[in-house]
Amino acid sequence: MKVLMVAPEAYPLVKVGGLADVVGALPKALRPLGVEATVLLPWHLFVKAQRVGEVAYAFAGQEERAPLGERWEGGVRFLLLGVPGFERDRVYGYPDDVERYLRFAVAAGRVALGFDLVHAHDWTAALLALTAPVPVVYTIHNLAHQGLVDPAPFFHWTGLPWSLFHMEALEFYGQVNLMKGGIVFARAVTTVSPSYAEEIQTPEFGMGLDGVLRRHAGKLFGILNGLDLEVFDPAKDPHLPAPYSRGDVRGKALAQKALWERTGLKGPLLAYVGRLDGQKGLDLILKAIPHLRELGFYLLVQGVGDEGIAQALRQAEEENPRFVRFVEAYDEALARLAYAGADALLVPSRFEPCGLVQMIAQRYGTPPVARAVGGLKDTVEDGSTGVLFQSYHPEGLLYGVLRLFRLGAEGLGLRGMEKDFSWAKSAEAYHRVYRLALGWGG
Ligand SMILES: Nc1ncnc2c1ncn2[C@@H]1O[C@H](COP(=O)(O)OP(=O)(O)O[C@H]2O[C@H](CO)[C@@H](O)[C@H](O)[C@H]2O)[C@@H](O)[C@H]1O
Repeated sequence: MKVLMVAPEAYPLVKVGGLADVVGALPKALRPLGVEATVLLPWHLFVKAQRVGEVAYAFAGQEERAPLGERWEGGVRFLLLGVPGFERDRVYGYPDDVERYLRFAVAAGRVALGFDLVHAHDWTAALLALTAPVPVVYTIHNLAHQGLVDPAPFFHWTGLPWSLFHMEALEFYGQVNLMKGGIVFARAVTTVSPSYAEEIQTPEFGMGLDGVLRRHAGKLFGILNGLDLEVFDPAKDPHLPAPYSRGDVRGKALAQKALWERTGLKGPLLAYVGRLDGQKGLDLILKAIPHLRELGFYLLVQGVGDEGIAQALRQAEEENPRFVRFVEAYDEALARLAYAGADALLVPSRFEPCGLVQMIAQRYGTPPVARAVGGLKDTVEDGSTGVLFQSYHPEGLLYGVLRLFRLGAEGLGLRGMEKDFSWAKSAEAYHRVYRLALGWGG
């Protein structure tokens, strides 16, 4: 089975967050099942690849051509599509994002010829559910980003008929909603944890699309993300001062020391690693700081993203110079040191489709204190490998932290290291969904 995975980011070529980890790892996990998956990404200037051809497509009524690049990484074939709009530094965050990614998706439809199936990831690739020449499986990684665009430019750019502009198709409160198109038109829809698959069918988590999701529930599947165990392995991680494993955790103490030196903090150290986004519950962390400090905790926050959140974190560091460190950087090495060297990882998300950081931390022997939502609920064993708290309130988080240390953070961390976060089972589930979408039975 030949699958074209279309996504905006994939590790190790382009990474902003967890989507990249998933798109980078899933092709490797599918290979033993006889699925040959190629990953198609926009060709950002910073990605080096070999030019292997050209793709012709129509956009806004004009014939255009884009160079096609190829690169192999870890046995996975990556194709890079050089449509205009990607010769910039950042991956997202430009006013013309919708236009750039629509052009990418239109051209991607041409690349899909010759594959059995397209697996499209998130709103940036959702258009393929309508335009790909082969069946499409669509994965929702985060319902918070839906890709909204005015109908006039949308139908002009894509050449699709206006007859699609109605409530059961693309229309969403007067605009075109690309995520909705993905859900309605894909043969099968998946999301990244069983709990999130349930939650998004409710008004609380459905972000306006819960009704659509309920109508299409028959083709909606929740498949838990895995971890690339080769990439995230404390026994082989080049970013750590010394390797360690469950049988010999001496290297973990060295990672702790290195983390303290690097940040100027001490233990007990609580860490947050991830994008700065309203989704992630950083407001709870900020409000809890005075209490955490009183209780003798140190806090490291590492991440980039929303300027308002960054500002508040800068201020918190200024007010608590000895207790709070805010590292505003995308830094793989420091992130690994935090997963290994912190006493606990905080994941107080408002909602969380799956979440990888809590899995990585457990694999590195650091217990998470996480909110009981979405994939966090599915991957943290409350009271055994970490702590889950319910209430979206600073007190909920504080209570979780205190409970973790009462239970014994170290012991829970060790138990977390035993958990199986491999992709094997989930890859099988994707394989079943692919076969279903293709009508291959079974
Ligand atoms: N400043 C920084 N420095 C270094 N590394 C950093 C970093 N900021 C983030 N990362 C890395 O980015 C990844 C974050 O992945 P998550 O899945 O936890 O969240 P994200 O919200 O990005 O993903 C979305 O998509 C994924 C994939 O489906 C879902 O799991 C998740 O719930 C959904 O919100 C981790 O590998 C983390 O180490």
